[in-house]
Amino acid sequence: MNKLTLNVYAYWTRSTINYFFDFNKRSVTTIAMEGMRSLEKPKVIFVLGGPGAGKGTQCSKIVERFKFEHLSAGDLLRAERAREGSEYGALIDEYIRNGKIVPVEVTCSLLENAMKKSSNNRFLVDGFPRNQDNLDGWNRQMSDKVDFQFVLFFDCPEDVCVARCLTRGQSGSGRLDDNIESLKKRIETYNNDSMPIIKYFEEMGKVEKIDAKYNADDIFTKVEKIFYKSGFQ
Ligand SMILES: Nc1ncnc2c1ncn2[C@@H]1O[C@H](COP(=O)(O)OP(=O)(O)OP(=O)(O)O)[C@@H](O)[C@H]1O
Ligand SMILES: Nc1ccn([C@H]2C[C@H](O)[C@@H](COP(=O)(O)O)O2)c(=O)n1
Repeated sequence: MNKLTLNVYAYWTRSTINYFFDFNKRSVTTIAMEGMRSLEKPKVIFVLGGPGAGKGTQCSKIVERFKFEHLSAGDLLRAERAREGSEYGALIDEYIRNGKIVPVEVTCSLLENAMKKSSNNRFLVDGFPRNQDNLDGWNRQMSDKVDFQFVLFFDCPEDVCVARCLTRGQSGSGRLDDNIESLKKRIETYNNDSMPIIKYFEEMGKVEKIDAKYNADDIFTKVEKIFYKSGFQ
C-alpha cells in the first residue's frame, strides 16, 4: 500500500468515525430532549373575559403565532350538545339558553379528553373556569396534571360586549345565545360568578389583564408582549 493510499484510507476511517460519533451524539441529545418534552406537564393558560370580549378572536391569533392549541369550553359544550346520542345534550342546551354554567364534571371531562387527544403541549383553555364549581372541579381533576401559567383576562366594557355579540348574531353566528335576552343572563352570570374567579387569580398575582375595547390587531400586540415576557417564542 503506498503512502497516498494509506492517507486516503486513514482520512476515510476518521471521517466515518466522526460521522457516526456526531450522529450518535446528536441523536442521543435529540432523543433525550424529546423524552424530556414528553415528560413535561402540558402548559395551560386560562382565557377569560365577558361574552364577546374577543377571547376566541385573540386565541386564533395566539394559535397561529405561538403554536398553542385552543380549547374553548363553550365550543366543546356546543359540539357535545350536537353529538348524536350524547347523554348531556338536553342538559347543555338548557344551561346555554339560560346563560348558566354547565356542571363542571361535564366540561372538565370534555377538556381533559381534548387534551389527551392532542399532540400539543400548550393549551389555551378559553371560557373556563367560569365559576367556583368550575374551579373546584378543575382542582380536583386536572390541576396536578398540568403546568398552569396564568389567566389572560380580556377586560371589556359591557356595552361593547353586548354590541359585538348582537352583531355576531346578526351576521349569522347561529348561536342560540347571541340575543339580548340570553346576553342579559350571560352578563349577570359573568358579573356574579366569573368575576370572583378572576379576582381570586388576581390576588395570587396570576392575571395578565388587557383592555379589550380596542381593535383586534392592537390588542394582539399587547398579547404578544405578555407571551414573550412569559418565555413563549
Ligand atoms: N377587538 C375587536 N373589535 C371589534 N370586534 C371584535 C373584536 N374582537 C372580536 N370582535 C368580534 O366580536 C365578536 C365576538 O368575538 P369573539 O367571538 O372573539 O368573543 P368571545 O369573547 O370569544 O365571545 P364568547 O364568550 O361569546 O364566545 C365576533 O363577531 C368578533 O369578530
Ligand atoms: N366553562 C363554561 C363555558 C361555557 N359554558 C356554556 C355557558 C355559556 O354561556 C356558553 C357559551 O360559552 P362561550 O362560547 O361564550 O364561552 O357555554 C359553560 O357552561 N361553562
